[in-house]
This record gives sequence, structure tokens and C-alpha cells, in this order.
Amino acid sequence: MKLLELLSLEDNKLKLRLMVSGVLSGLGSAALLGLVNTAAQEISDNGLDRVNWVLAGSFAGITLVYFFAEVFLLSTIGRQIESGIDRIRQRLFAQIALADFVKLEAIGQERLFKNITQSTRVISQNSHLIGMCFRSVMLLIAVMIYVFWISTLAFFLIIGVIGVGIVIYLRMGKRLGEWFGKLGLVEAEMFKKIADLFRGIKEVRMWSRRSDTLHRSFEEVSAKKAEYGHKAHDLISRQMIMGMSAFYILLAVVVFIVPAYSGNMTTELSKISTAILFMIGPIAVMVQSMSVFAQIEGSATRMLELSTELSGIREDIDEEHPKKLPAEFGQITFEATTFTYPNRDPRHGFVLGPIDLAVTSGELLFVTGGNGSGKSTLIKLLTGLYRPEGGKIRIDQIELGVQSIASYRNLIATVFSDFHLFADLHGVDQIDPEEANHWLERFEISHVTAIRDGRFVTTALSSGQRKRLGLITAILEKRPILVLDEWAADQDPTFRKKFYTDILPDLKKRGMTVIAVTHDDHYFEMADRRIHLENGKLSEVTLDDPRGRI
Ligand SMILES: Nc1ncnc2c1ncn2[C@@H]1O[C@H](COP(=O)(O)OP(=O)(O)OP(=O)(O)O)[C@@H](O)[C@H]1O
Repeated sequence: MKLLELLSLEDNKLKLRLMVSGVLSGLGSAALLGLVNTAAQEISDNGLDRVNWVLAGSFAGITLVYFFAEVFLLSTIGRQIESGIDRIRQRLFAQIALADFVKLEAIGQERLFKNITQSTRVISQNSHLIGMCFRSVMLLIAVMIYVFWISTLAFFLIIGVIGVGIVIYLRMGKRLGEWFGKLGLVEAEMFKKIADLFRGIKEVRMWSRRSDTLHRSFEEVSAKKAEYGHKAHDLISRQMIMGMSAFYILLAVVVFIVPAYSGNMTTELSKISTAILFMIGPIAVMVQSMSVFAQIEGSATRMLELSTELSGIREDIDEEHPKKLPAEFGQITFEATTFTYPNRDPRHGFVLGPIDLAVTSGELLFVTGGNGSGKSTLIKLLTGLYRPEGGKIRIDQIELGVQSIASYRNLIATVFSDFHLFADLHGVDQIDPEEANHWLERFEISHVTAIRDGRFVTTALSSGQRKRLGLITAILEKRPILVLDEWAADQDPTFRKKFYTDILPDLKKRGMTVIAVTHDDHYFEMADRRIHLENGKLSEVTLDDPRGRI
């Protein structure tokens, strides 16, 4: 069971304590039942003329034992589940952070997000049922031992009825699992449509035909979800009704069949009937939990499968023997470096390289090329996010590999074209307020935001302004290399000019090595050098070369 694996109850002492409290809780319930029956018999035999303090005291004592055992059992199971979920959530988080970037891109954000949030929620929300179910099993076992002690025939008849009930129940459960599987798929499809609506709300508003088609496709998938949902819930209801009917059959078996074959056993009959009535609660809990278990088990399976998948694509990094690279370097060199996307349809193959390139410390290098020529791919190789398929990348004499890649990445600050702006300046320990203000003013956004307590006061800004904050963050990180991918694409002409003629030369003057992907042919002359890509092939061009210009 994946759920048990998730809980990873390695601590034998804890397992033992859980078993003991489960047994105490079950035995306690059965003992209470026995006491009730004994008291009832006494009253029927002797009449009620005085309080039987021994029985009443035992009842109170056993209730206390039962109470504490039950509290310990349920709260420990709840805590184990929460800490199990916490463990897997943290593991998934760390595994995502450490996974091979290109393979992680292939898994896709939605599945990762769904597993970290939705799947953990399904388990967490129903954790009380898991504990209740365990406790109900214990109680049923204890009550059945009690029944066995009163009448062997009744015991075997009840076992028979429960056995048949379980077989039917499990068969129904299998069908239910299939329907939940279908439901999960159709739900994922429906979430995609809703995400399309949220992310593409402007485009949807702007064209009624697009809106209609999206609406229709949503209606279809939503209706399908309703149908599958109804089917699944119908099966759940039938399962529950079947479970409760089996319970009534139990009563009937005891009331009608046991006396026919056991002679005069009126008192035993009433004791067994009470025992069966005692079982109604635990049986109801178990019936209810079974369908929830299918969902919990599904969520646990998905999370553990994802975790195994992520551990299989963990980036090859030697964390035990890392090679620390100095901040000063002479050159980064590509030697016959190639890269292809692993998930790429071979019919539309794209190969970057072989690339031979040397980037010298302190230079301002522009990368140009048409759409799809491979600029962003080159940038991801240069930043160490992608690892070369063939050839080498060196920093001075050190070839980038498992020991040096992490340290190499630490040298490079980036603003990618699809960058993410963190409100917190993670990793920037001490921010000099004067320096921060200098850059905010220089980037002409000091009137809309500020840096306070290590974070931007607001990031709810225009896309061009957010890009400016992205670059300020990169500058404040104080790393020797800065890589920008089409940074100026959404800047207004005035600021664009400032960026190319003032900010970039200033960063270079401060000793930074700047590598910038750009389409802005007006400013190509500002670079020290320009390299140009065409269909994955790189050539060094002069600054006034017509390639890459209109
Ligand atoms: N994650 C990916 N999986 C598979 N193929 C990809 C992926 N990302 C990019 N490609 C392909 O690699 C090629 C180069 O893409 P790249 O993003 O490097 O181009 P680019 O020069 O940066 O283009 P643009 O100027 O449009 O940003 C393209 O054919 C693109 O379709």
C-alpha cells in the first residue's frame, strides 16, 4: 500500500505504541460492550435495587483507558500522516530544485504543481478517516472475539456474511477505482480549459468565435466530468448501501438462524445482537473510508511515482567534492559544443552547434539571430542550465562537469526572457540602501516601488517596469557575469537608449562580463563583439555586419 510507504513508519517503537493503543482501544470497546451486557443480564436476573459499583467503576476505568488509547491513536496517526506528507512535499520540492533542467521542462509545470498541492491536500483532509479506520478494524476484531466467546456458530455466520460482503465490496471498489481514474483524466482536461480561460482571458474577450469554441469545449469536458462524477458517486452510494445492508443481513442471520441451530439461547442472542449493534459505527466508518481510501491511495501513488521519476532525472552533480570556482576568470570557451532537445520530434529536429566560442572576462558580447535560430538555447548552455550533448565548455582550464557546474552557475546573474521576478531578494544578504536607491532611480522606478526589509515593496508593475526590477535584482546579486535575454524588448525607446548607451557600458566599466541577446540593431555598435546564430550555427560577425539587421 502506497499510503503506508508514504507514512514510512520506520520507528519500531512508534509502531509498537500504535499497535498497543489500537489493541487497547479495540479491547476497551469490547470490554465496555461486555460490561453493558453483564449489567443488563444482572438487572434482568436480579432486578434493579442498588447500583453495582464494581461494574460502574470498571466501566469508568475502561472508558478512561479507551479514551486515552483512542486519543493517542488518532492524534499519532494524524501527526504521522501530516509529517509523512510534509516529508514527501519537501522531498518533491528539493527534487524539483535539483532535477535536470531540460528533463524537468519535459514533465511540465502542471503535473508538478498538482502533485505538490492537490494530492497532498486529498490525503491531509482525510487523515482523520485513516486513523478512524484503523481503530474500527481493532474494534471489530475485539468484538468478534467477544462474539466467538459467546457463540461459535454466530461467529462463523458473521464471518461468512462479512466475507461475502467484502468480496462484493472489493469488486465494486475495483470498478470505482476505474471510474476515479477516468474522472482524474477528465478533471485534468477540465483544469487545462479553466487555465486557458484565466491565462487567455484577454484573447477570449477579444474574439467571440474563440470564446464560443473554448466555451463549447469546456461544456463538453464539464458534462463528461459531471457524468463520470455521477457514476463514481453512484457507485460510492451503492457501496455504502451494500455495506449497511450486509449489516442488517448480519442481524437477521443472528436473530433467525442462530436460535434455530443452538437451542435455547435467549440471553446470548440479545448479547450478540448488542454486539452487532456495537459494530454499526465501525462498519459505517470503514464503508465510508473505503472509497476515500481509493482516492488517498491514488494521490499517494501519484506523489511517490513522481518522486521516483524525479530521483531518476536528478542532475548529475558531485555535491561531496564540489570544485569552487574563483570569481575572477579569464575566459569561458566552447569547444565543438552541441545540444539537441531530448523531447524534440525528430521530424522537426533542431541542433545547436557545433559551437566554438570564447567569451573573455569583462567584455560586452551581443548575441543576435532570427526567431528560432537558437539564441535562448545557447544562453541556457552558457549559463550551465543545459549540459552539452557533445563537445566541452571550459572556464579557463577547468572543464565544466559534475564538480564545477554548481559553482559555475553561481558566477552568473540572469534575466531570461521568461524570467520570474521574486518579490524577496533571495540570497542577497546585505542590501546597501544607498546602492539600491541608486539603481531604482537610475532605472526610473523609484517613484513606484522601493526595497524594504530585503524585498520589493511592490512588484505589481507594468511588464517593462518588472523587467527593470529583474535587472536591478541581478545587479544587486553582485555576480561577475550578467546574461540578458532580449532584456530591452519591452522597454520604451527612451529607456532602451539609456540601457544600451548608459547602463550596459556602466556595468562593463564596473568589471562585469555582459552577454546580451538582442534584436536592437540600432545599438549593435555598443558591443565589444557580436556573434550571430542561424539555424543553430554560430558565426562571429563584425559589429556593422548586415546579418541580424533590417
Ligand atoms: N523546450 C524545448 N523543447 C524542444 N524544442 C525547443 C524547446 N525550446 C526551444 N526549442 C526549439 O529550439 C529551437 C531554438 O529555439 P530558441 O528558443 O533557442 O530560439 P531563439 O533564437 O531564442 O528564438 P526567439 O528569438 O524566437 O526567442 C527552435 O526550433 C525551438 O522550437
